[in-house]
Amino acid sequence: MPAPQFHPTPHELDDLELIVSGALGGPLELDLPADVAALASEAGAVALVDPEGLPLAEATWPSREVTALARPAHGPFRRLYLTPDEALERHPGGFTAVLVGGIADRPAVLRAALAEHGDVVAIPVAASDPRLPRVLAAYGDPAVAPPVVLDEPAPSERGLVVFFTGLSGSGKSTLARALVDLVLEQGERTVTSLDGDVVRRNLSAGLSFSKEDRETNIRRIGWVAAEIARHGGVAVCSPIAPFDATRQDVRGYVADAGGAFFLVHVATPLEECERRDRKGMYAKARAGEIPEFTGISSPYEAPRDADVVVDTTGRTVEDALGDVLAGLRAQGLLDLGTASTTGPATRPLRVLFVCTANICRSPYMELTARRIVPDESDIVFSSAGTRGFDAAEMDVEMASRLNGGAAAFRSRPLTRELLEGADLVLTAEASHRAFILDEQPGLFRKVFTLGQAAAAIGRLEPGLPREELLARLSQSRGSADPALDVSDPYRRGPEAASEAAARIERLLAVVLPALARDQRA
Ligand SMILES: Nc1ncnc2c1ncn2[C@@H]1O[C@H](COP(=O)(O)OS(=O)(=O)O)[C@@H](OP(=O)(O)O)[C@H]1O
Ligand SMILES: Nc1ncnc2c1ncn2[C@@H]1O[C@H](COP(=O)(O)OP(=O)(O)O)[C@@H](O)[C@H]1O
Repeated sequence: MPAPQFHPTPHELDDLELIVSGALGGPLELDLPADVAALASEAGAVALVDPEGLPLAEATWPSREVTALARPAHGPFRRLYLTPDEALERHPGGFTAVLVGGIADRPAVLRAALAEHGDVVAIPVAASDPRLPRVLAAYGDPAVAPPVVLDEPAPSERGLVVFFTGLSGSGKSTLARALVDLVLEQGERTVTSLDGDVVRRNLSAGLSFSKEDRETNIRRIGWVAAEIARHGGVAVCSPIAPFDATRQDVRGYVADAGGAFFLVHVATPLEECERRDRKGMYAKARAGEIPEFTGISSPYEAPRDADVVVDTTGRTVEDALGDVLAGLRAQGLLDLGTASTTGPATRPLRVLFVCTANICRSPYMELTARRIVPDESDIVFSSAGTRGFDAAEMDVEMASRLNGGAAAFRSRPLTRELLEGADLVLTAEASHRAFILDEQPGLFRKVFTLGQAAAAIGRLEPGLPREELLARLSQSRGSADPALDVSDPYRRGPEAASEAAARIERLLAVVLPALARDQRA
């Protein structure tokens, strides 16, 4: 029964080296996975091999007494790793010990030490290790080099893995490709795409969609991504990656390589992915023609550790990508500048208010709305009247209920161009809406009475992104209830004016926060 092979962790390898060199006594602290431990018990020993597979030692099992087979031969500055005997023999006049245990970038620390001291010996023990006095005693209590504080790499030099996970058709590849394009356009980082589909055609060719093969697939992607991060590159991965444990493994690989891991859950619901069904695969999966299809007959474990969660339903690619870019920027990992805010998706929303003469209600709406959302890069407001005069002043009664702005206001008649240039048209009465739709029935998706819009928005869950809110609003259209109208206060005295003003303010208080971008959840 041959001893099973085991690859110790870097820390276990350090301990092994200290024991073999005589700096520490045995036994070796070693954790074996249950299956290897069982084999080791049967064989009475375990073979400890280096990362390349070279057997370094054999440890009796379970007593963990070590017999050396070979000394570690590779690694930068290997020549500085001396046993106590070698160190005393080579440096009879004394030497400087550099404690490299627990140090991620050993070459950098040793390079710095060599620049300071000529006679360096590397000892694989951590400065914080309680066994340190014993180890140093074995080396004859040498001078110990003070710890070197290495500069953190600038964020722009630190490797980065952006990992998109989500159902098939959720939008992973589309968002990943858009992100890669932005990085290429900026030209400051190298970037590598590891798309689920593409990887399965090369790196993972031949793998199935069983749980095991999916795990293998994701670990391969993670391994390559971590190597890219090790060299300061950006890797953008977009497999389904349905299992939490495998995603955690990838996070670990990237951390070990000194990179940052940024997880994006593309949380588009199954219904929407299935509705898109770009490749007809959901239909086949439902028909039982594709076994183990994620979301249908194979599980998807939603991450709880995502840095960004983005549902692409009803949103443009630019807009959804904006969430990812904002997250990357907020964590200081990647700043792609304003690239995302210059696209057409983020131009301001144009809202047009309409009443009859454009002197009472719609100007009141326009000027009040501007007070509630003053940011013109967010929403631009205007107004017009179905029978509006050109350049009349605002009604005095209504104007007196505003805090300024009315003096400069001039009325204008509603035109086809004004309607077409608006993203959303909000009218005072159902009759105004009917007037517009009689002329231009094609505009039914964006013309509502203010009361109708407020009622519809009140029925939606709060915090919807603007695009989705508008999409849902256009679906909830129907005839506008005249009971929700803001009736005309013109020449009906101060009470009617106050009532109209109050009603407009109440309705705008429902509609505008839901439309404003910075109100988004
Ligand atoms: N059984 C089954 N389940 C899920 N997906 C399937 C399956 N069979 C084929 N496909 C197609 O393969 C793409 C997903 O591959 P991934 O490598 O990303 O999947 S995984 O991460 O290994 O789970 C995925 O492509 P995308 O739509 O680009 O995600 C599917 O179209
Ligand atoms: N905001 C959005 N972001 C990403 N994709 C979107 C968005 N809106 C619609 N889509 C569409 O959804 C589909 C997503 O497909 P794909 O990116 O290949 O998904 P996956 O890689 O997750 O399988 C594409 O047809 C894409 O055009």
